[in-house]
Amino acid sequence: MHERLHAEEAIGPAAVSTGNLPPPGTVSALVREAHERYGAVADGTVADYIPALAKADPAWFGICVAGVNGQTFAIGEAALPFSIQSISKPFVFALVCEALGGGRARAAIGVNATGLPFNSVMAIELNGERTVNPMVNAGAIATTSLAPGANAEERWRFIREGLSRFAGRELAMDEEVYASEAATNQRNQGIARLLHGYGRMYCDPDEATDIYTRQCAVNVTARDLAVMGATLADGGVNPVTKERVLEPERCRRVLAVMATAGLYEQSGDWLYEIGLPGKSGVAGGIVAIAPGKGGLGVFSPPLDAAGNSVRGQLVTRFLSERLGLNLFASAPVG
Ligand SMILES: NC(=O)CC[C@H](N)C(=O)O
Repeated sequence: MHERLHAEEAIGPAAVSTGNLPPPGTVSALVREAHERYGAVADGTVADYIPALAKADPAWFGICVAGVNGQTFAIGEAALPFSIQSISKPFVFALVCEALGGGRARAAIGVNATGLPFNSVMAIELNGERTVNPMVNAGAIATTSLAPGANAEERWRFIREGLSRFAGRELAMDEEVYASEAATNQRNQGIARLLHGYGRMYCDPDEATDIYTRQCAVNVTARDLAVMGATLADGGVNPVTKERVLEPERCRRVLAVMATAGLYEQSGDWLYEIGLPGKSGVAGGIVAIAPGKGGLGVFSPPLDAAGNSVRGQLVTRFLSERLGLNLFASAPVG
């Protein structure tokens, strides 16, 4: 984890966790304060293993909080599109659980931490379950291979339309990012074929990798991420469109998997610092969910060594603390 997060920097009084977000004036002041406070942090590097991502401006910085009442609070580049990357993983897992039933999805994929980087091949070899969990590439490609549909086109439509329901607007793929990753993702192709060999791939492995690459190239904004997160916070109802996207009992399972493995080998550090289910993506997005309260989306491309947005983590920790979101921060009884 980034050393700034290790240094238990004072970030002001921690709010006591209550049933709601604080009043709108407080939330917007804290979102502004977070943007000012961390805007100058220059640590981290923009991902370049997907060549198209290297074009990102390290200065881009957007934050959005969305409450379960549908109110949003945004600042900076919160409307700038970027590819969702791994943040698609929990949402696609949610859609597949909804289509197949959570029990089947769990049995087919697994829900334990690997403790290893997101693209680890060792994790497949070391664990009897092979796929281990849907937040790392192996489990995520297997999850995508479970998407219902008679062919690749139908499976892709299922995923794109499902992600769009979480965001509450029609999402589209970034063709350049897709082409760039498709030309350079031999490692993911290898992972899918390895899983195929272990009987943990549920459609053609190359097809699954291609659809997974498409889902990672779907463009979102920090605001979209906040609304997608708020949908999970709201028991599966999109608080803006009011559409039920997911059943509540699946929602809590998806949040549990995010808490376990959403930040890969740094998921323990994240939970220790921030106390919320979250998910990162290599384009610089981070989503965090405060169940019953709302979702938080941050966009800032420079990443730490594990591939997690540096400013994204700092902002989430600050807002979790000051908005009283940490799930483990209960007030004393009596
Ligand atoms: N951590 C990520 O966001 C990785 C997603 C990326 N599409 C990959 O498979 O490498």
